[in-house]
Amino acid sequence: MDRENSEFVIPTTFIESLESQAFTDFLRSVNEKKSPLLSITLPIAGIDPLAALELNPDYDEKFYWAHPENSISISAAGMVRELKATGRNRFDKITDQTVRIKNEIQAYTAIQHSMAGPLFLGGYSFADHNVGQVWKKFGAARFVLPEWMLVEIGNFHLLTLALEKNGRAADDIYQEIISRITDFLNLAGKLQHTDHNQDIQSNILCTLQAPEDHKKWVSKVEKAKKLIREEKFEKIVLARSVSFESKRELIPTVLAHKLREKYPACYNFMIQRDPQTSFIGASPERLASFNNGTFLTEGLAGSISRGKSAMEDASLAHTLLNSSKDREEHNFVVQAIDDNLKPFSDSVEHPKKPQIKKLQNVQHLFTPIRASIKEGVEIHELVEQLHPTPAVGGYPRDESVPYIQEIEQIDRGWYSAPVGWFNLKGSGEFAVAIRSALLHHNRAQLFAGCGIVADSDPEKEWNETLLKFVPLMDALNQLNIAYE
Ligand SMILES: C=C(O[C@@H]1C=C(C(=O)O)C=C[C@H]1O)C(=O)O
Repeated sequence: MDRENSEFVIPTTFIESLESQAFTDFLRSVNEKKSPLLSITLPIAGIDPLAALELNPDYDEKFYWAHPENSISISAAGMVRELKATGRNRFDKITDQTVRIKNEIQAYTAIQHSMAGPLFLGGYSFADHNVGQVWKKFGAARFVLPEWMLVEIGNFHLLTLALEKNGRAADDIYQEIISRITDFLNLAGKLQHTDHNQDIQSNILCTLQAPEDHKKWVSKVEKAKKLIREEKFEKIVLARSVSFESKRELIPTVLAHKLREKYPACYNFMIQRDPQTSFIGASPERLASFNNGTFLTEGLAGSISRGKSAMEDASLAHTLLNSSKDREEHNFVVQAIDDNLKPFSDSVEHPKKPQIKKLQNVQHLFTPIRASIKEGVEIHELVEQLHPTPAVGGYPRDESVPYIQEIEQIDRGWYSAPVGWFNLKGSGEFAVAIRSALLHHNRAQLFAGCGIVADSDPEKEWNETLLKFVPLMDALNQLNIAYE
């Protein structure tokens, strides 16, 4: 995303923006236009978007998105409008609803910036329908236009408010805007009175994993390998889940804070549906970044542990780069992305050989991919083309993916699906929701999967899932250790 203007914004700019002729003219036009919604974007003095969420506890819907290394974070709360769809055409339905809602919003942005203006936050489920009892709350495609949203890009902070006109006079609307902005300005003051010894202990009790889970896993991998030998498909990604219980309700923002500290190179996300139900994760995998016709995605598949010394770490990376099994697993992903993007692109570019992406817990084979997209192609169309890539689905897609549910026997819900945001100018960013957990009351259900190819070893794949549980397990455990 662009990082324009960052140095030039001073905290008083928002007051100047409110007193500006442009804003006065905008307010005057409010009653002339039929659109029922207003969106106002102003630069605002800096506050950590995640802290702003914690300081605003009284919302059902909350959203957090942060990629610390890319210097972007977004928090949002409340719901003014919701875009929802289910079924095979869910991606097109979201595009259609976006076109419609565009005509309902009259937007004012005090500053020209690619992140100014309303954003829609949410994502898709892995499958076309979402059936599980808790997952159902998230739907098969769901994006929210929030009441307020804070975007932090470098040192630059934007506040976007969405409000209903409800046939009110400009004066009335102006009063509401001022009072809502004042609430935000007061947040920094509230921080000074925050209790530093907050009791956020979670007391994780146990995993609900049974010993026979390992046996079941081995037989699932063997089943997949048999299907590969029978040439039904060449690769399939199998996932498993473990659940943890805590003595108390889990606090998603506390987990999000732990994750972003440890995984600054990841997309840290939190989608809270109601105070008892959230989906959270720290994903290393970009599915889509789309801005001005440039589309960025990546192949990320093939995994190995981190070394305890520099030498061991480098040696493991070397082993991974030279493993024909992992290179095969990885190439399926790059090949599929290439094939699926080509019809929509003027060019698709990527290095011929994979590189290594190192995370705290694991290292992966990684190929960055850049495409120049043809005029008129929508971001959801591209997400639909890519999802699921063989990094979380299988290869060939149509032959392998139908077997996933049958073999796995778990409800993936939004795990390994696209989560992120998009705006009304055609830009957006989506991660693949891996290294993630569904939080419901005092229970966390963690997910992890790995690609199975002809010569996969079930034991090694089991250990790989253990590595992939680490981010969420650590975040849950740290709560325990830090406050016990
Ligand atoms: C499926 C997951 O990860 C994916 C599978 C990988 C693999 O099989 O090596 C590596 C990265 C991810 O694309 C997961 O973390 O749950």
